Amino acid sequence: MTRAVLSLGSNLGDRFAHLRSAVTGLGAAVVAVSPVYETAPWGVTDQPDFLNAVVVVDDAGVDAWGWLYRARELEEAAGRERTVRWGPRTLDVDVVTVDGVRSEDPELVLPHPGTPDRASVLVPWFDVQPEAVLPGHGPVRELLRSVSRAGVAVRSDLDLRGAAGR
Ligand SMILES: Nc1ncnc2c1ncn2[C@@H]1O[C@H](COP(=O)(O)OP(=O)(O)OP(=O)(O)O)[C@@H](O)[C@H]1O
Ligand SMILES: Nc1nc2c(c(=O)[nH]1)N=C(CO)CN2
Repeated sequence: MTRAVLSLGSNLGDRFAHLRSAVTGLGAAVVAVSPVYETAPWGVTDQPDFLNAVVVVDDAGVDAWGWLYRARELEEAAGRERTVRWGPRTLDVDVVTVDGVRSEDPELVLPHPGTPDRASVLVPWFDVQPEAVLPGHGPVRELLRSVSRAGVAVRSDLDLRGAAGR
């Protein structure tokens, strides 16, 4: 079994539909789906707000690279074009962790290097796995103490759980 934590983000088009399409596409691999958050953009700040969520998945037949390929397929299905780094996108699926796997290959860095600084990942991840540990960095609970939650607001009107395959 490999268990992965995936971060979903969208700030173009029907943002919620894009997140929902990712959860539906992950199908029976979905173990847990976080609440949806409206988040102010980091990186390139002159772009629309994002919707972000975190999904925990497991599948005995999918290794770390397999999760990256699944992520890319989901992005492509949502019509994502790779343009500006940290720029707007219909759907971004990042592989945050896969079990305790560490990788420094630029095509697949694990854990995802942005994670410790991103409230848009840590906040929803903590919601679904309050005891989670980011390999090499420590408990998510602790990491959350050093990031600002400004601009991160739960969207309780949006619920992705119904999109999961089980
Ligand atoms: N853990 C990972 N998850 C997803 N993509 C990764 C990961 N590690 C490396 N990459 C690589 O990052 C490249 C760029 O990805 P992407 O365009 O989504 O970056 P970004 O979303 O703008 O920035 P960031 O990765 O900091 O969120 C991809 O080609 C992908 O192979
Ligand atoms: N709040 C927020 N900001 C971002 C996000 C994201 O998912 N959420 N993704 C980006 C692309 O890498 C750039 N900036």
